[in-house]
Amino acid sequence: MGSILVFGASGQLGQCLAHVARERNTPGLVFLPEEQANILNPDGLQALFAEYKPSYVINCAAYTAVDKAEDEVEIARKVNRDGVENLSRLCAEYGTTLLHISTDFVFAGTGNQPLVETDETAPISVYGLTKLEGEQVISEYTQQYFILRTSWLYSEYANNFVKTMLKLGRDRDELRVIWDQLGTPTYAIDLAGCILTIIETQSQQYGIYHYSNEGVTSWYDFAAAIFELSQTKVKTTAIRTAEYPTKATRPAYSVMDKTKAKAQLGVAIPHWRESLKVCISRLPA
Ligand SMILES: NC(=O)C1=CN([C@@H]2O[C@H](COP(=O)(O)OP(=O)(O)OC[C@H]3O[C@@H](n4cnc5c(N)ncnc54)[C@H](OP(=O)(O)O)[C@@H]3O)[C@@H](O)[C@H]2O)C=CC1
Ligand SMILES: Cc1cn([C@H]2C[C@H](O)[C@@H](COP(=O)(O)OP(=O)(O)O[C@H]3O[C@@H](C)C(=O)[C@@H](O)[C@H]3O)O2)c(=O)[nH]c1=O
Repeated sequence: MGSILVFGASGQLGQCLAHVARERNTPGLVFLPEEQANILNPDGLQALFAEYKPSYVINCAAYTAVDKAEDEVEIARKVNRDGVENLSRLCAEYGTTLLHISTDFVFAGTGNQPLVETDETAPISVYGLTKLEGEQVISEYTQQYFILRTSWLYSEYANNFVKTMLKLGRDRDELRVIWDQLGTPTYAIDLAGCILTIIETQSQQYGIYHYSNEGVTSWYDFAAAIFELSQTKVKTTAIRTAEYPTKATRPAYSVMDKTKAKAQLGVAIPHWRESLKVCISRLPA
């Protein structure tokens, strides 16, 4: 097998991929942070593809600032759509399989049943819309892709909800957290494992997949579990979305059904609480 190029390598998922690849001794991964490989620079990308002729590209690069995206539509669209187009075009030219990550925010979140891959998308934020545009542009160029839609990513790396809660829990006497947005947290280490499994098994079951941890929770219950497992004492109050105004609207219900990933990719998926335990045990006390 040839090289595996990882774009956006210094982000949360990029660092988790490096962690899991080290653990599994997976050969061939080339980690490319933004300074070395900007997905908005077609000439730079062309040179990388010509040098490595990669078997796989893993695209971890994205614009992920959900609220800021409401004011920065153009830059969000450039990274989340145009950058993905640049990668897709080259993947088609070089016969490279593209592994791309998308989000539960492509859905409106107005339902109350776990979402399957074929459910109607209807993003309600700029971030969600530009991520959907990124999904759509891939299939204009290649059929040799895996799009993994995931949700509520956290890990010991980079910034995420778990690390924010632990910091706020130390700094404040009381926290107010939304309990009427339901979804499933995903330990980015588990997602990285799923991505490497697709490569190691040389799966050709191309298409869109949902991948989060198992179970359902609210941000409030997630925060409560973070504090319980880390033995952080802080008063936590459950509030409604309307009581926590944000620039971007988030889906009220974005639980994803993982039946397809389990059946076609052969991955076992831990419950969110089990994975949270692992992450907390790896974070400094
Ligand atoms: N975080 C979450 O909760 C969720 C994330 N996702 C998706 O998962 C994927 C990984 O997310 P995550 O690792 O958490 O995100 P991060 O924001 O931690 O990482 C994204 C990385 O992409 C880099 N980047 C931005 N623009 C470019 C560019 N033009 N060229 C190359 N690199 C660039 C960023 O660099 P810099 O920081 O320097 O700009 C950053 O290192 C993304 O596709 C995201 O949409 C899906 C669901 C939930
Ligand atoms: C910090 C904080 C957040 N919240 C709420 C706001 C929001 O609804 C929810 C999560 O807030 P955050 O800003 O941490 O996370 P957010 O940026 O909304 O997370 C999303 O990121 C993108 C990239 C995705 O793709 C999504 O799957 C999802 O993970 O928690 C509180 O209620 N109280 C608080 O003190």
